[in-house]
Amino acid sequence: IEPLDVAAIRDEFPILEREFDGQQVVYLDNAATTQTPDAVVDAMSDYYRRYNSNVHRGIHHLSQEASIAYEEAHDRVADFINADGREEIIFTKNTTESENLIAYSWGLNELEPGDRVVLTEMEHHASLVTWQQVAKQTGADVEYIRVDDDGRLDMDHARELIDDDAAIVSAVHVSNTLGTVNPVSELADLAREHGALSIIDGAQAVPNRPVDVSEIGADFYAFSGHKMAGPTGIGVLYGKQELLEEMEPYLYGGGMIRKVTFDESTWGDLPWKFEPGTPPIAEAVGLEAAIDWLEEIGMDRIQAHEEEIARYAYEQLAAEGDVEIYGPEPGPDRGGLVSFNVDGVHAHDLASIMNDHTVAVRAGDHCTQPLHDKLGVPASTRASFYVYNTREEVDAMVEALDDARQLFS
Ligand SMILES: Cc1ncc(COP(=O)(O)O)c(CNc2co[nH]c2=O)c1O
Repeated sequence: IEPLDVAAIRDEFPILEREFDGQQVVYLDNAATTQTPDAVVDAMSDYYRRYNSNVHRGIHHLSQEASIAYEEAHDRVADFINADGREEIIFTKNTTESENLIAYSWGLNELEPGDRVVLTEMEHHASLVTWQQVAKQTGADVEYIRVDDDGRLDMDHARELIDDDAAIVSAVHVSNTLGTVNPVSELADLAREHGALSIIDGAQAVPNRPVDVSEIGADFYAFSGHKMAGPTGIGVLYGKQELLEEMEPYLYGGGMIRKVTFDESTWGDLPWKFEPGTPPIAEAVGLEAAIDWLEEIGMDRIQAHEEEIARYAYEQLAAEGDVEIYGPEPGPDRGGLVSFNVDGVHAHDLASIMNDHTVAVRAGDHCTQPLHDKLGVPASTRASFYVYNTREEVDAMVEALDDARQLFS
């Protein structure tokens, strides 16, 4: 696979030129959010400057242009993840809202006492807390597929939990804490075999590798624009059309209706049934521009670059001798991030020292508190990579470790 021209890519991100205390920023917090290339910013500015209007096909040129752009952004997303069409693509605010849409529209209506909600121990709070609360409200039980010491899912345990009592299987595609790449097709197959719904949280996968939802076969797949070089304020819920047709909306208003009388209302076609009110129009334009930008580079090349940088970071950190790294060894089972702790140094102190060196990493629980409890640590430091990161930036991170040791350990 042809390596990325990282220098040329970096030229499209002015933010990467920023300096603090005379040091150029080293941005290694991409699992929290990625930076936004000029092409995306320009596309959104162009929208606001030239064809800003409300959608749903108002009777004037600007509304027609905005409506077409908004609707066709759904087509572009469907094409990007190989969904059947725009009817299977719902724009939400983010991955969290996508998970909540399924919970409110399907979970609260369909789950019954005794049903089993199968999650994994590495779930992000966006799915873990959501399904935990839905289970409480419906009397369903939550069970968690165990994570092994090497950060992989215990698939024997998965096969044990996903039986005919399982109603839902919700799993993260790539863990935003461990970097683990989960066997989502296998999980979707297991769910289907036992009549359970499958939901995949793809927030750390769609930006970073080729994703084909038809090949994965899950019923739902969720991700966010801001983690894939796109804008904040827009997320995607992919759902199989036959399921979405059956589901009742849980947010009501204009744009999602077909007919309204004083006595009752009927709902519009997919995906509009789940998109009430004025939608994130500029964000949809930005998301489409981000997809164009990513595909211009190539998702397989992006995956290869991230895996190479993550491998390098893993090896440099492991060589330090006092660093505990969480998750699988570098390779096909690890995405483009490394979470770790340095003996005797709290993650927050480490991140603070990193910041003194203008290295931006994330310290905390990464919205996976139960997983950190299981790991036996209150927090971890996470370096997460994207298309514009380099080995030299990993070196800058590793060099900052000595300051932290001298100060804190
Ligand atoms: C795997 C995963 N699932 C869900 C979410 C939620 O996405 P949102 O709804 O767009 O916020 C995130 C965001 N992860 C992180 C956001 O900040 N630090 C993170 O690790 C994530 O990494």
